[in-house]
Amino acid sequence: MATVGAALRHTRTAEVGLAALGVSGRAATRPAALLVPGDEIVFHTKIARLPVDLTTRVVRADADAMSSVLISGPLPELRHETVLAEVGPRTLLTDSVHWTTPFGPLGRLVDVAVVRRFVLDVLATRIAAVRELAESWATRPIVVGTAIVHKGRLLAQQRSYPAPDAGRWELPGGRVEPGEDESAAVVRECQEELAVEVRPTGRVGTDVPLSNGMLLRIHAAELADPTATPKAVEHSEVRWVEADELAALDWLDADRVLVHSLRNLLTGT
Ligand SMILES: Nc1nc2c([nH]c(=O)n2[C@H]2C[C@H](O)[C@@H](COP(=O)(O)OP(=O)(O)OP(=O)(O)O)O2)c(=O)[nH]1
Repeated sequence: MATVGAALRHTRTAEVGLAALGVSGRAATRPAALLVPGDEIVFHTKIARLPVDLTTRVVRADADAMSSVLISGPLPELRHETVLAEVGPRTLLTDSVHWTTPFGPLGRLVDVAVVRRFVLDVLATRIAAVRELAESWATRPIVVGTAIVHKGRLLAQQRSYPAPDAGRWELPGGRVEPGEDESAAVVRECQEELAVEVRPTGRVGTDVPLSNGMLLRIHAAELADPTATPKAVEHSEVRWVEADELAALDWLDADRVLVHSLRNLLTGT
């Protein structure tokens, strides 16, 4: 589900997935990246030969839901929410689109006759793009990152190497070894990097595809001994960070798109 969630957030889903229907979309923020709340996407299309331009803003991008709202366009209102659920080994994706026509009763007829069909086609094309991306990522090696929460703060660690990443912040973790359970990898990496024992408590945010061909997946954890003090064994520094300080840290690029999820973890929202 976290991999499907990542595919849903990828700008390619908006850009390439819809091109087949004559809809061109462009994320106004960063190309080829995972969207975060606040990002805007500009769409250009034609409905019944009339050009339609609209801009939406992402308001949620979590492991179990993604949603966006209209901020400019020819409609008074447009909201789109996608909810994900695990159903056995599969991920069920449910889209809801709500819009208000600007043309009164006549507009509602056009909605039923034309727009509804168009929206269903757009959703089907988008789901196919999400499936293709998610399937291409599903076999990647996993890097676990650990969101250790203690007294309402998150532990971040500062890298000392390689040179381009030195001084930037990340979560404790590393590659899952062949045959190793992800939770076991979380416990092992925290022991190696921080010399403390942690207890995994769940998952955080969507996966993040890394430029090195791996997939970053975040697990939440707590200190097994609440009085233990994590040490920077391999890093320059470890720091307990408050929710309000998260955005100001110079995170690795992959972690930056998870900051809103880490913040939600700390604030319990
Ligand atoms: N541990 C960790 N790795 C991350 C994060 N974000 C991120 O892009 N990465 C990348 C950096 C590395 O390319 C890879 C982690 O693999 P790793 O920890 O086994 O490897 P490393 O580069 O530190 O090298 P090494 O320990 O093998 O010397 O994932 C993060 O928050 N935590």
